[in-house]
Amino acid sequence: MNTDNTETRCGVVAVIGAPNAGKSTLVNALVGQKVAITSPKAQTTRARLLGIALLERTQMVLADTPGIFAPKRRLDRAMVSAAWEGAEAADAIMLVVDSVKLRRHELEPLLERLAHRSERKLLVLNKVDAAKKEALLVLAQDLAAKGNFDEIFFISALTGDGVPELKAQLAGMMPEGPWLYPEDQVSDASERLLAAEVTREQLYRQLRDELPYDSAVRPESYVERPDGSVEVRQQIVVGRDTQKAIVLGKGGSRIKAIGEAARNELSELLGQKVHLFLHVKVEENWAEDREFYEVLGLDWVK
Ligand SMILES: Nc1nc2c(ncn2[C@@H]2O[C@H](COP(=O)(O)OP(=O)(O)OP(=O)(O)O)[C@@H](O)[C@H]2O)c(=O)[nH]1
Repeated sequence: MNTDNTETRCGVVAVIGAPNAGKSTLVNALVGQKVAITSPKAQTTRARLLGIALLERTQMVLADTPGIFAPKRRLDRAMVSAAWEGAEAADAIMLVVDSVKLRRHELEPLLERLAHRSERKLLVLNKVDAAKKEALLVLAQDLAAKGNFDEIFFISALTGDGVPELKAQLAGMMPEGPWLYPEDQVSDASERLLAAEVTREQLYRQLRDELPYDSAVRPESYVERPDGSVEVRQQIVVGRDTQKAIVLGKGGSRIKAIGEAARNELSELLGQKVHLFLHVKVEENWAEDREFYEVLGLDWVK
């Protein structure tokens, strides 16, 4: 914890944007290590994870909100509501935009809602590594005219280009006050939840389009063993038997590969040896199951 007498700053930054804009990648880049999962498939961020970034005497609590899009299913509505809740108590709101694939129909409503917010607002044009310069300038002008932003940044969350400048600017926007979290804490997600996120990321990575969205990872137990290793048990929940077969693969080969990759990654993240046990469970209407929302860190929305 910060103990000397120099003035500290601390504040909350809400990170919003259309699905796949690169919010999680940016949060990880600002924090300096992996706290939120990323994937090429849209809408992977379900639980609301916080990243905590430090710059000298300033602590920035980043609300990594789920991608905001037009909600249909109950689960989706809960995600959207969690995203706006993240923006409720913020000292700054950061709108992250994919400057290559704009997703205008998802961006426009965000711009409209943002126009009525009184917080400091930053427009962050991401993925500049893959965008054309001339197009970027036109885009920036177009969005700036609509959003009344305090600052505009051109960055690549992937390469890190522009991220230090953005971080310094954000730090300057945070109010004076004591830090909310200890210096070594980078996320408020419990390790149990982080472990489930890591498995879910592997599930998406390895099965891509074979597996529909109605699958999830439910943490069952997380136990530290006396030898310093950790035993993690999780359920992979799917909606149908056919999906279970996909997750298992021939002779269990798929789930073995998923488990190995997740275990290696988790063990690196935690700096501990990990024993990971996965079970696949078929639950027809899991997406309507209230208890599940609580496990995912989401509120139940009717
Ligand atoms: N080329 C390029 N790709 C990027 C950049 N930032 C993120 N990506 C990629 O964009 C994809 C989506 O990134 P995420 O960070 O998961 O996006 P997100 O906004 O958190 O997505 P949701 O969880 O759907 O809300 C991933 O494949 C990233 O590797 C960037 O600066 N440049």
